[in-house]
Amino acid sequence: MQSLTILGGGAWGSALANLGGKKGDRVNLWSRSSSFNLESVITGADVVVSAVSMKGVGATVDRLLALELSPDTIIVTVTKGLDPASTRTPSQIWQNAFPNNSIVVLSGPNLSEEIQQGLPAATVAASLDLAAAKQVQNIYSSDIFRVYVNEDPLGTELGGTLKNVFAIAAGVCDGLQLGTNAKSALLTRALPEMIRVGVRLGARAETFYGLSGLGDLLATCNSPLSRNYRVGFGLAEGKSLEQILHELQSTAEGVNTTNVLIDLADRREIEIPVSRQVYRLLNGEITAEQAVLSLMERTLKPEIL
Ligand SMILES: NC(=O)c1ccc[n+]([C@@H]2O[C@H](COP(=O)([O-])OP(=O)(O)OC[C@H]3O[C@@H](n4cnc5c(N)ncnc54)[C@H](OP(=O)(O)O)[C@@H]3O)[C@@H](O)[C@H]2O)c1
Ligand SMILES: O=P(O)(O)OC[C@H](O)CO
Repeated sequence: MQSLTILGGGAWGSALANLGGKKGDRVNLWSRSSSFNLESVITGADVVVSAVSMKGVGATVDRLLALELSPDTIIVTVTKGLDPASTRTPSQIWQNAFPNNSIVVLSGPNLSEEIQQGLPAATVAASLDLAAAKQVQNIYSSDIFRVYVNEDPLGTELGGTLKNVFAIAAGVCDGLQLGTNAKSALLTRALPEMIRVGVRLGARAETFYGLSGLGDLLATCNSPLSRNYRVGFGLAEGKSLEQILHELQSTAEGVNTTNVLIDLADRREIEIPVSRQVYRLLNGEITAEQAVLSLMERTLKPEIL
């Protein structure tokens, strides 16, 4: 029996706590409002899963740094976001803070509401330490959750993070009722945009064709269960971003990710035309219709994949 501690009792943390308990492992779910203290559930944990949203990663890292976390504890991060100050990914932040611990990224097409209903899903446990990834694979694999492993944590993490920008665009596409052809074009062009960014940041291109890239792109861009999709849909309906986020009452990481991505792409001169229109829309510079028109009127070019 293994001891598993989940940090963050939001939608995904709660689902991961349920999934983690399927094999009889000891599972502790901790959040800021927990009555028990963090130290009691960190001590002796084989695996600690960080399921907080991007804005909580820094504070959670600091909390753990103040405690004695064993170097044998595997840290799993499931956050799909980018840090606005440093543009780093959550796994990079965790690895920097805990250089002696194995860091595993768990990411894939995993809409928490479907998983909470017991519907089947698959995901990827990725780490530079393959043994640690396999340990997480064994803990989480069940008859409703199939876990693959790979050794590209950055690519795995960036797939799940960047697809949120395109989920906003997909919500716009559906909200404006642009049709199946437009949606297909959007998703197909999104993938090379994700790969272009990922490869420049050091990820492997092929990772983006897997569950954590294309898989999560398809799931999130086609489901009203996705909060990022709902942001785009609401914008197409003419709602303000403030109103949409208020109604959502939950995390839509794509909003922050888009802003950080533009900052990063500007500094590194990476071409990200779809993301740029999402940025302009989120920041009130253009309407949803103008965003679509801008993409259609771009300079004609070969289809570069
Ligand atoms: N929901 C999904 O389907 C899903 C699937 C895969 C990955 N993810 C990713 O998982 C992450 C969490 O998503 P979620 O759906 O669970 O979001 P959520 O329901 O909105 O919950 C957010 C979580 O982050 C915690 N948090 C926020 N600010 C914090 C801070 N300053 N310090 C400590 N904790 C803080 C919250 O703690 P409190 O409860 O104490 O406020 C809560 O546990 C996101 O990056 C998301 O992209 C989500
Ligand atoms: O609700 P979203 O848009 O944060 O998407 C949830 C997951 O990332 C889907 O894999």
